[in-house]
Amino acid sequence: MATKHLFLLPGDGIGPEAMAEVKKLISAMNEKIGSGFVTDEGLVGGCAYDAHGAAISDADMAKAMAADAVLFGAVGGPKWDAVPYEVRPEAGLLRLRKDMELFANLRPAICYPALAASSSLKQEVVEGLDILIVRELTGGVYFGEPKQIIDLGNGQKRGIDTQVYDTFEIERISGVAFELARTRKNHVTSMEKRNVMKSGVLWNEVVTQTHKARYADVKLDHMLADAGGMQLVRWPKQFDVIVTDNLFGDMLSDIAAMLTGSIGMLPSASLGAPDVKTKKRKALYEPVHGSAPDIAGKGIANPIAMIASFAMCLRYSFGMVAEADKLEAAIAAVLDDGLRTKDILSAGMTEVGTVEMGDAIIAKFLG
Ligand SMILES: NC(=O)c1ccc[n+]([C@@H]2O[C@H](COP(=O)([O-])OP(=O)(O)OC[C@H]3O[C@@H](n4cnc5c(N)ncnc54)[C@H](O)[C@@H]3O)[C@@H](O)[C@H]2O)c1
Ligand SMILES: CC(C)[C@H](C(=O)O)[C@@H](O)C(=O)O
Ligand SMILES: [Mg+2]
Repeated sequence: MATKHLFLLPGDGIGPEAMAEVKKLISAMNEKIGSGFVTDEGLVGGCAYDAHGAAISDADMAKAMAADAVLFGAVGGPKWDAVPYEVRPEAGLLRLRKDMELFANLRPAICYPALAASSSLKQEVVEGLDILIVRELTGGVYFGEPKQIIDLGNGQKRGIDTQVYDTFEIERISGVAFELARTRKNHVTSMEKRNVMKSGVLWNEVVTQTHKARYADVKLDHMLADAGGMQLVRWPKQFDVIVTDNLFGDMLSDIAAMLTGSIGMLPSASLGAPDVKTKKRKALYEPVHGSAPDIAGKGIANPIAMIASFAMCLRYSFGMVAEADKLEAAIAAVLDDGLRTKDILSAGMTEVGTVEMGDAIIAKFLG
């Protein structure tokens, strides 16, 4: 099998704990089924700041750009609360997304049957849930200029962030959403706030035009993003694919995470455009959760979001669809066996730590 270059960025807090389980899985796949993964590892976030004074070094950025895929853990934590804004841990992740042009962030929210009773919502609301949030990841208020704090000179300051979207950005992200919908239930819901934002008016217009021109076979609905948040907890099964901007996507995916039982369950893939010649996409895979400083170092973090992010990597970067399916099935099987990390624990189930959960999934996957 051809060599597959993975660049690992475990990051801070529970990032390295969750990544350790994926590293074991990668070694096992190389050993048992000759998967041909070659890994290299770098620093991102607070640990990179401690080592280099930057949230990611230029050398590690170059490695990320050259890899077939990047696996990312999590960044941030109270230790770095006071570092300058430009080099805060989160800046490393934002640089990776922007410089690698990872404009399409796929955040699936699936409620595994075994967890239907452990969501904070009623079982009938989440049972069988399978939705996909497609979040625009390189534009909007995250990157728009100006972005600054101005001293007004009268004892007041003004904080400014700018929401900006150009036609091509909305066209390409809605294209991704429509294409993916065709492989699912053929239904896209676009969320913006056209009632208060000019960028929302343009978003709505461009999604509508893209639909009419290229994807008229897909069912398209529009929803105001605040109402979308409400509908996600009222009756999430009305959705198939949700396409939305960077900030709304960030918030709506955290809401969706709780439908699955825990934020420790939600994986994601951040993809660039296919290269014209090689057709290969730059890609980074990361759990939706953060560095969870409150539980870091305790060995209790749920590694499933990280492991499921690796399953997305197998599927989208290496076309290893059978292996991805098998890994997702292994996660479901371990949950069916009653194994639970603390965040998804319910009565009668067996509590396990990060390492035991990882081991059990790997054993099922290889078994
Ligand atoms: N992609 C990323 O690296 C990323 C994403 C979100 C937040 N962050 C950063 O992480 C830091 C903490 O942010 P936060 O507390 O708002 O969000 P968080 O996701 O780190 O934690 C929120 C809550 O969920 C729990 N949790 C998260 N992941 C879990 C897991 N795998 N297993 C069990 N419980 C889990 C945490 O213990 C915490 O109670 C901040 O610095 C933030 O900027 C980073
Ligand atoms: C850590 C932060 C920059 C990031 C974001 O806001 O995009 C995170 O919340 C996420 O959801 O990936
Ligand atoms: Mg977030």
